[in-house]
Amino acid sequence: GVGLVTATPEQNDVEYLSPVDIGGQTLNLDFDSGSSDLWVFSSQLSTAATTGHTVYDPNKSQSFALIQGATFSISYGDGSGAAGNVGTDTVNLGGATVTKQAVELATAVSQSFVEDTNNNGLLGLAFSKLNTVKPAQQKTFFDNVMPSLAEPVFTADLKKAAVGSYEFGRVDAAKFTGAMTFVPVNTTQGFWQFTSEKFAVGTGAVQTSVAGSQAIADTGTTLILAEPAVARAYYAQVPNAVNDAQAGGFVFPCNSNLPDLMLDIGGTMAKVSGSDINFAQVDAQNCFGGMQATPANLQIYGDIFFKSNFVAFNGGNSSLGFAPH
Ligand SMILES: CN(C)c1ccc(C(=O)NN)cc1
Repeated sequence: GVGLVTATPEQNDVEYLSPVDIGGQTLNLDFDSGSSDLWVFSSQLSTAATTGHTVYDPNKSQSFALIQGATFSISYGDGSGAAGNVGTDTVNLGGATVTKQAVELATAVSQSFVEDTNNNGLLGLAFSKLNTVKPAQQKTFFDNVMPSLAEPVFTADLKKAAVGSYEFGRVDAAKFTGAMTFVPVNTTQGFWQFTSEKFAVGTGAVQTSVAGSQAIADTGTTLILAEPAVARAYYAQVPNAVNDAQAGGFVFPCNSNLPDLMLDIGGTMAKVSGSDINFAQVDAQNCFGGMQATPANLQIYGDIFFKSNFVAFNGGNSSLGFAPH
């Protein structure tokens, strides 16, 4: 259908990349429901920064127009970031097209982006109020394309070590099982944010971590970053699991039989498969948990959550739908 693109995982499902046509040039971008800038590796970057990357060259696009004096500068939760100038061009993903989409051209990127050679930039899908362009804030691709869509939605169908998809304009019932639950989203901070205060470990009792605790649905974050109480209670059920500062969080024997994790999304429990919480090997015996404790007071449900749950983002009524897949 119109607006359907593949989502291909990198090694260890660290991030998912999708092909986007910008002014006739195809770049693989990281679709990020946790931020609101569409920025690309550009021909203005140093050779050191662009080696191994596909870059967007505005001079090779007939439809590019500079926005005089506009700049962007973005930093992410993991300390990475990018900055540069801004123009508009035609952006087409899987047939869904915006003719004058703000495209932010990086003139500087942090080392983690330089090293991530499969990544040619990010396509932000959070709310436009988080966009960093100055002096005039710009709209996200989703905001711009929404009026032309059959339904004001996009969906994320991310898979463990397999190609999934993002789709704009419809919720494909063939992509999930059972009923889809929709919950209202609190857009105050500009995220796809909802209350998530309850959890259960395996078939254990449902308990409250922190009354009123909030979480965001963030396709641009690899792991689930949950309340410390959730992480502690979960790994207490995993023999020989330890919180290893050197590894950067909870690790456990790779052959552990991991329990499922139940998290509430606006009051309805969603399941994260225990097998998805075995994220990556860190040494001969041990593996790193796909769910870790967040230091902040906002939980981040990243790609590990999406591997068990098909998610629909409804920009028409600011709601989030989820269902097992
Ligand atoms: C370094 N890279 C590829 C990143 C990509 C996305 C993010 C992020 O926090 N998105 N919500 C951080 C870093």
